[in-house]
Amino acid sequence: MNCDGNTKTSDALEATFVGNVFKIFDHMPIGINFVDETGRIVRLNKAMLDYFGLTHEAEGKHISEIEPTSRLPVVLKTGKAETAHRHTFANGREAIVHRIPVIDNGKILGALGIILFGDLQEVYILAEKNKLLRDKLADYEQDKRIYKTKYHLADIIGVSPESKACKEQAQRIARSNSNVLILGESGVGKELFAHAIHDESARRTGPFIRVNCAAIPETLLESELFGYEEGAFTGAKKGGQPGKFELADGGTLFLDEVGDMPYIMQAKILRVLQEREFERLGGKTSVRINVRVIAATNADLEKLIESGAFRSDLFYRLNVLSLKIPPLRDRRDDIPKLVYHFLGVIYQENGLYATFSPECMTALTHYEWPGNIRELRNVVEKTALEAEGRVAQPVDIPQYIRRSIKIRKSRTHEEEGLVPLLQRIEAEEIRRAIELCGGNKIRAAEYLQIPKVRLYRKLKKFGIE
Ligand SMILES: Nc1ncnc2c1ncn2[C@@H]1O[C@H](COP(=O)(O)OP(=O)(O)OP(=O)(O)O)[C@@H](O)[C@H]1O
Repeated sequence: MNCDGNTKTSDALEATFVGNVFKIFDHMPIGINFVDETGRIVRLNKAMLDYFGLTHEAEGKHISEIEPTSRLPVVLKTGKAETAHRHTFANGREAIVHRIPVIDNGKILGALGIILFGDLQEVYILAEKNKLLRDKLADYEQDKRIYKTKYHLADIIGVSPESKACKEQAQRIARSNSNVLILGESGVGKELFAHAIHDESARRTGPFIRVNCAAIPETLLESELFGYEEGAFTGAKKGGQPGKFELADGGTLFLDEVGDMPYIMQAKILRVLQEREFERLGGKTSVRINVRVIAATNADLEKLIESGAFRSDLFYRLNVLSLKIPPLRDRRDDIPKLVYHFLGVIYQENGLYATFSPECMTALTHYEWPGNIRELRNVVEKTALEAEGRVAQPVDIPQYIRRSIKIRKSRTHEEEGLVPLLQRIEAEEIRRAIELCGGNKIRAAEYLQIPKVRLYRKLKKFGIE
């Protein structure tokens, strides 16, 4: 009796539980159909009734009576779930469905039919939306990579008073919003400073767009800078294209090699700097922008103005703030620090490890560096390669540099006589080699490519200490 009574209670509880689950089914936005182990429909939720235009009267009937294409009878036999299958119903509608057997203790109790997407079109739309989002994200990531600064002020190596002054000046410039002109020889680090100024400024979260005015053909420069509308010229992209000024909106436009800007384009740039607006090529409406311009050049703009190649009004517009970066030969204290920095970079990039002897470093500080820091990096790399894991010596430095370190007063044999002239040159070379090698005679002999004993003999002969 007790036992029977308990069973009844638990059956009643189960029925309540199942009833509640069915109620939950009714609130779900996907069609759900539950059949028992014989294929008889136990429950159709509201979404399923709506999908097929049925009423609860269909419950109790065999699934194949209601939907002849149903594979639930198959799933009841195999006990294997079929998930995310494409299915065409008798009414011609295509859907993505799940067919899930309900198994307890190895016994098949029934099966669930679930319509995941009632219309295949929905899936295509969703996939398309997903693709659009992914493309947008990829574009955004790429833009972020392209349009952000690569260098920060801390990346600029410089311990000399001249370099420190430049960095302080760059920080002051960054606090203002005016246009900037950066001057200096080729390879002194003008672009590095342009990045750093943007990065230190209030515009740092905006784009940093670089245009190399010397690298873009004159015919393309206008569309590159100002963009164009669809149909502006043959080959113009559908929908048009924004120019660099538009891309830099809210940020900084870096006009590198501005001295090479064609004269006709200078007037157009001047107008944008004055009006803060322009029209795209083939466009009729004005585009308003908020851009800070940083320009840089290694040309002597004042000379270009004199010769009529550069507009003075543009020069004054750009030169509101200016930064002059001294050549490397005027800040030789930076050389050892830069050499160590580049040795580190070269090791990271190529796994090439090298150290430089003090003599080698001294030799490098004696050179004039017409190509400045770009040339220095190149020479450090060549020297490190030449030394091949040894401590690099002056002899490993490229020959063109070793040669040009010579400072020799040129006199002729007519003035001096051939033998004294040759002896003087020889003595000067030996002195220079010893100086370059920090007084180390063995290294100086190696540098001069003569045996050690021969060097000692010559030192005695010329009275060199
Ligand atoms: N102070 C520095 N610290 C570290 N690297 C530097 C420094 N200055 C310049 N460089 C490096 O030297 C190279 C040349 O620098 P950058 O391109 O900024 O010079 P530039 O003056 O703009 O040259 P150009 O006039 O030819 O355009 C770059 O590889 C840059 O990273």
